Amino acid sequence: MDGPGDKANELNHIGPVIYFHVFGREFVVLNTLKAAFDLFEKRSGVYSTKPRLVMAGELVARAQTSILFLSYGARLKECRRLVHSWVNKHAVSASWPAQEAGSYKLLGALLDDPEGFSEHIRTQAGSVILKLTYGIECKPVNDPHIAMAEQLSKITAQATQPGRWLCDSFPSLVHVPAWFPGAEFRRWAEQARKISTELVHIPFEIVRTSILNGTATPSWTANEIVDEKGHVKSAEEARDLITAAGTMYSGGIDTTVGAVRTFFLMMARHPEIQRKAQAEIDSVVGHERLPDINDRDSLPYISQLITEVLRFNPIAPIVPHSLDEDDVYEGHLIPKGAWVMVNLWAILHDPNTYRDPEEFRPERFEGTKEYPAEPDCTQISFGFGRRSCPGYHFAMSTLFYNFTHVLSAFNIEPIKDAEGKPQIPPPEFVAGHLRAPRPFKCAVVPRSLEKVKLVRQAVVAASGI
Ligand code: HEM
Repeated sequence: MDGPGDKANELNHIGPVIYFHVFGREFVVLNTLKAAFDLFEKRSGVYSTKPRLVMAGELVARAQTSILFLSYGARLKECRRLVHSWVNKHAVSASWPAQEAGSYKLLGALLDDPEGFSEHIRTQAGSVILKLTYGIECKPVNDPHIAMAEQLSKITAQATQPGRWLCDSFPSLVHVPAWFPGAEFRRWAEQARKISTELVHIPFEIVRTSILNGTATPSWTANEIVDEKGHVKSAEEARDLITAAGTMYSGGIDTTVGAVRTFFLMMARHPEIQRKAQAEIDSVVGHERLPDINDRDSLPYISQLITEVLRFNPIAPIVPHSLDEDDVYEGHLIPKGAWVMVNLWAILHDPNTYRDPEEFRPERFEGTKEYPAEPDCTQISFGFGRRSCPGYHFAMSTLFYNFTHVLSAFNIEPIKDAEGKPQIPPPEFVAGHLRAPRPFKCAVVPRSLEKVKLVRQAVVAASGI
């Protein structure tokens, strides 16, 4: 299997915390939940900033365009306050109708073009976030805003690649002019910076213009863009709003897409788990309607399925924080500015915590007479302390809608070869700053004609939302 997995297993043998110095930087890897909690939760006052990333943060301007890269301080707090006001535990219920409609549209797209399932997942995740954040209606295919988010995601993966950029080890190189021989990195960064900046400014300007024209539709940005005196804020005045909204856009799509694609992969590989989840939905919801958010508490196996997807494939396998002052942990000095990384992959695949961690088994969270339930890892999949993911409630309801709707209406099956033999997709992942399934094929087949009708009705109902 690709990714940090094998490395993580090696690291587990080395110890709970490892320290090393490479690329001119200090690194500390936390391989256990205890170490992660001791530092990121109990000492969150110290460990809530982010490591300095010269290429990604400074040259590509991600430290101005995304909360994820912001140092701890007043700006971060204001951006997090904005995001929290949109998607906290209570506020998130206002997003449910849009999330539900987006999930219905996903079902419709799966019905019309099942082979394109992977793209439909991205289109729907992106459309819902763009609609709520900016009031933008995305095109059902080839939407330029969604394409831009994908492009920025690739750039971010390249810009954060450890050891790739000399300027991360020797920050003084940033002063080399872009035209200087050997300064290709500066030219690459200039292009990347343009995309990173446009991604957050273009949709903001669309909202601003629509407010000035009186054509704006409600959105998180539209609600914040007018100040107390009724003036529409300029880009300078709305700096934190631009960053907060831009992070929803750039950070909320790929993470959700990675989890939903993992779900499709696991369903194609595990028909018995799929049948069990469908049986639970059928017994609670019946066949006359699609599941809704009020069914959530009555579907415990679905909750376990979501948790197992997040455990089996941690979307953010490594969670980096940093510190603004020296600290000592278990006798070791952790210097100011070090990269301190929770190895979430190792924690969630630790055989001492999760029996047969390489098996996909939602039942592990249930507990039986023979085996106690294994620890629920939903929360920690979203990070730690003061930097934990503010999109948690939003992401969890998206996953609930997508998983239950798809299971209610479709069977996800391996495709068959020319002789009719099932081609079970392998559990292969590509890991960068995010971890996602390698492209794979599966068949998405409606469960019955009644379900087809139900989906068509749901798509019509969703068209006005
Ligand atoms: C399955 C879906 C998701 C997973 C697994 C996930 C996971 C994470 C993780 C691990 C972090 C880093 C936390 C840390 O540094 O301790 C993070 C940060 C963040 N996430 Fe998510 N996330 C998901 C979806 C979303 C969504 C849908 C949104 C927005 C709508 C979102 C917004 C953010 C933001 C703004 C941050 C930066 C927080 C900060 O640096 O202070 N995430 N996420």
